[in-house]
Amino acid sequence: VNLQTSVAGVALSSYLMNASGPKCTTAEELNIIGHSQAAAIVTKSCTFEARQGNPEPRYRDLPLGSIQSMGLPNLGYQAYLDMVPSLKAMGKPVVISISGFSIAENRTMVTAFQQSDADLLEVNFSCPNIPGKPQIAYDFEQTEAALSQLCQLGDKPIGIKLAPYFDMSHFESMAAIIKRYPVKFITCVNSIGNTLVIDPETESPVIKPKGGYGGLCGDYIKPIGLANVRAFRQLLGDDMGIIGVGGIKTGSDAFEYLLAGADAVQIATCFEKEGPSCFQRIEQELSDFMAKKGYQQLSDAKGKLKAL
Ligand SMILES: O=C(O)c1[nH]c(=O)[nH]c(=O)c1Cl
Repeated sequence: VNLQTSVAGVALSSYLMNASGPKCTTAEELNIIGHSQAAAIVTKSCTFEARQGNPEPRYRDLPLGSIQSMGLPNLGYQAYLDMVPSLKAMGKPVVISISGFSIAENRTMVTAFQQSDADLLEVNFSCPNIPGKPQIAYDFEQTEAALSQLCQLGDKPIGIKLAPYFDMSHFESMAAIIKRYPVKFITCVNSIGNTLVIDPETESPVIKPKGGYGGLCGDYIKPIGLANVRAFRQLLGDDMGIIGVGGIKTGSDAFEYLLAGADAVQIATCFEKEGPSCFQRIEQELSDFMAKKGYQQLSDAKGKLKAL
């Protein structure tokens, strides 16, 4: 089955890529992604200065996913700016994730990457793990203020990484804001923020930062990712790039996101646990799954979730 697709006019050789977050912080890690079957290279969200991140333990594997409060550990945006040529040399699109602590920082970083050879800029509005920093995506005024400053800084497509929403009115409010700015794609969803996993033996949380509150990832959040992709596809129409993420670890998971309307998908927790072979495996499973149903290309099923 032909799994070629595009997001905001950038052609992708297949439907799957890594998600910003796991195993995409260093040049070595990004090199592994570049040499895998992943259709693009997506970098760890970068900040103005390099960061160590939150105190450990800050990541814990769970039976159906993980909980983490990494705290944006990264090399600083200049390091990723310097890496772009070597990442591009691997022959696939480069997606830079940007997560500034202010509109001014985001403006500086977006402007810098607009002048680089990067292909897509994914501005992260939804990191839940910085103590004292609310998620931009849950503050509609802040979201609007940020978009008014970040979308016209160059001709490279700007996308936003959104937190999961859980209320129809929030989908509608966000869609109305997004429609007012030249946002070319959205990535749904980031982890479910501020969840709590308790170890009854130690009678304590399983991660240290923020008293144990962290982002929930993996199988647990697939129904939320699907709902967000579906809602924004219906509200924003077919021209908006939509990247689905959340709990994809098999070809049929990826197919579910296709039915919900995703143009492409990102893999985080499964990549963290399985490694780069997951891209080829899931891609093959998706192709086989679609072939069995008689589909020949992604558009045969995209957004075609049937009503019961
Ligand atoms: O703690 C993190 O680094 C982190 N963790 C997440 O679950 N989502 C994010 O966007 C980020 Cl930036």
